[in-house]
Amino acid sequence: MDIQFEDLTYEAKSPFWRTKVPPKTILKSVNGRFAAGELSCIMGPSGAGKSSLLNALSGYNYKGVSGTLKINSQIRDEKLFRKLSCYIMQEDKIQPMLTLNEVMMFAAELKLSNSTLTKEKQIIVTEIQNVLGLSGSKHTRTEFLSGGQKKRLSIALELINNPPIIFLDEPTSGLDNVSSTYCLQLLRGLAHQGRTIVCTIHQPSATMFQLFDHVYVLSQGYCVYQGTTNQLVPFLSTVGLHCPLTYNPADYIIEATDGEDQNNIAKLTAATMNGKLSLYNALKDFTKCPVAEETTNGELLLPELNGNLITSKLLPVPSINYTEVENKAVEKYGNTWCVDFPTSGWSQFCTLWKRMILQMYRNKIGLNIQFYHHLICGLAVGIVFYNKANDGSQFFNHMKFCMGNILFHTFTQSMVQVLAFPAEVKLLKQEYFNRWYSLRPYYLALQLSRVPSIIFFSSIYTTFVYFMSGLPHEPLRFLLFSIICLLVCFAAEGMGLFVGSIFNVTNGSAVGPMMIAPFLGLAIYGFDFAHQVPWLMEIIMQTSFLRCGVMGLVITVFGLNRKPLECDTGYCHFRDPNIIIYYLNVDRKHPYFEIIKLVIPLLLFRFLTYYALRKRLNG
Ligand SMILES: Nc1ncnc2c1ncn2[C@@H]1O[C@H](COP(=O)(O)OP(=O)(O)OP(=O)(O)O)[C@@H](O)[C@H]1O
Repeated sequence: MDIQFEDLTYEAKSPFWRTKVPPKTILKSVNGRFAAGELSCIMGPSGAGKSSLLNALSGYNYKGVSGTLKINSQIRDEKLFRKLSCYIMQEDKIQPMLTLNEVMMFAAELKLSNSTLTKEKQIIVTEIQNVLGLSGSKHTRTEFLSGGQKKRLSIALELINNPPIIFLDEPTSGLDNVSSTYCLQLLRGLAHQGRTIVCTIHQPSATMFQLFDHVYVLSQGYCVYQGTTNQLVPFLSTVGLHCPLTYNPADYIIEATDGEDQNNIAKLTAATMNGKLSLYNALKDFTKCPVAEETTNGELLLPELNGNLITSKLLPVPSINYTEVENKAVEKYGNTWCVDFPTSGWSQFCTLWKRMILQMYRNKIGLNIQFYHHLICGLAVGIVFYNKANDGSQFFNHMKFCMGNILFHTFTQSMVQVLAFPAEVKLLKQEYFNRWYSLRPYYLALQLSRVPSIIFFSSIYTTFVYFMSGLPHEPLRFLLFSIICLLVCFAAEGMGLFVGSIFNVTNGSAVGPMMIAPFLGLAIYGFDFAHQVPWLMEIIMQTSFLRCGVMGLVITVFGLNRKPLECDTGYCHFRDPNIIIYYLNVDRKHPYFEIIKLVIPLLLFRFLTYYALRKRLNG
């Protein structure tokens, strides 16, 4: 499939709060074509607009992009194009806590249709591992893979559904020369099977440069060269730029267009008509490729890596007629859900849920930290309030006890998500963009996968504090106490997810506690003048899930026909639990009512998180 673009302009607008900063034009009416069966490279000086061009071509960024994008000379349908292409980002975003083979099998579950048997999926995965030289590390956890292996794994994951178009942003960044060359040789081999592969590279070495079939050079948002590598030097000579024989042509053109002198850029842009002209050899002669060749028995011969010559059967080449696919898809499905994803929403949910549970189970350090955190805090709070629950002279301690429990759950659950979720969002962004799954199954799996651990850890804490504080051994009271704490956990988790879905870790760790502060203020407001609180304030106070939690605990601890407390000091004003209940103006309330009120923020934060994620993923 050939990719063409005409008059492509990208204008980056400043955020709305920086109105005085004018929009910046990064791509300036560039034109070009990347052909099927070729490894194409977008190169140029730093800041030339390479990533911006790749983002625009892949559809990763469409805001501020104008111009015409075509596939096989037809205006492209963005939804269909995304189904046929994949984008491998510069930073290797790979699921942690899983082995290489597991990551690939989960990807296969998501990317291959339900009708493909697991055995067949494993065969495909093994084949790709062989082709990419990854079979030796199939049981290695992804965190322990080398940079080059991670890069190859990123490519391997996208090859599972065999897309005909692959975009890669800086595939060699962070790799040494040998690994970079190997990676490009691999891409070249894959491209020569019929795929369209386009990558950006800042400044390739002479060896790497020769591996490209087609280069597209950008400078200051203009196209200064487009064509084959061996046509570059003769082309430069035509505009009076003579590359010395011993010089790497890639270095030469970058240096010639990197300075303040606009003359060279203007000359070259005019000579290429800003990308409208392309310098191609009449015949593409791939047989001269010294590195990744196809043998007569259909094997792909890759160069030696660490002394091992890797041979493998060729991956099947996708032969797709764009118009046919488009017509068939619309005819068959008529809606976007099926066109976009090879598996059903239910099977996406099951696979994602299994993957999340396995990752959670494998994260032993994380689980241990949470376990000991809940255990130690439960014991500590239990010791501080040891047997105080029955003491009628300890009113303030009773209040601190209820407040402390709610605060513990709020901070624990919200901050974990504020700190952990941004990294997950990055992974989600890559997988979602490459059409592995839709947001709904992911979101449902995300929510449900965390439920067992939250219930388990919260129960450890509440069991210790409840029984150590000396509260009555009544099943209903204990159950309500646990449920209220649990609902606060889920509401706080929702809040943490909401913050984590919008902000990065640095900003989120400031915003998280800032969001808790008003809820906390409303939670402790008016304890000593509960009957004089104005009605408007009473309504506002109900918006704090922390207050609902505290009041829920107060009613659970002192309500439900609690017997009078003990009093060793002769006179205890709050000996009768009904007086506490009346004093705090909750005598007409029931724990069930507070439970219902807690469900509202729990659902609201989840809805807001879903909406924030959708906004973020869809640009
Ligand atoms: N959203 C944006 N707002 C303002 N300027 C932007 C925005 N995106 C990119 N730019 C600017 O556009 C120019 C091109 O950016 P781009 O990332 O495409 O360059 P590049 O060629 O990939 O550079 P490098 O090789 O250093 O990664 C840079 O000067 C960059 O600062």
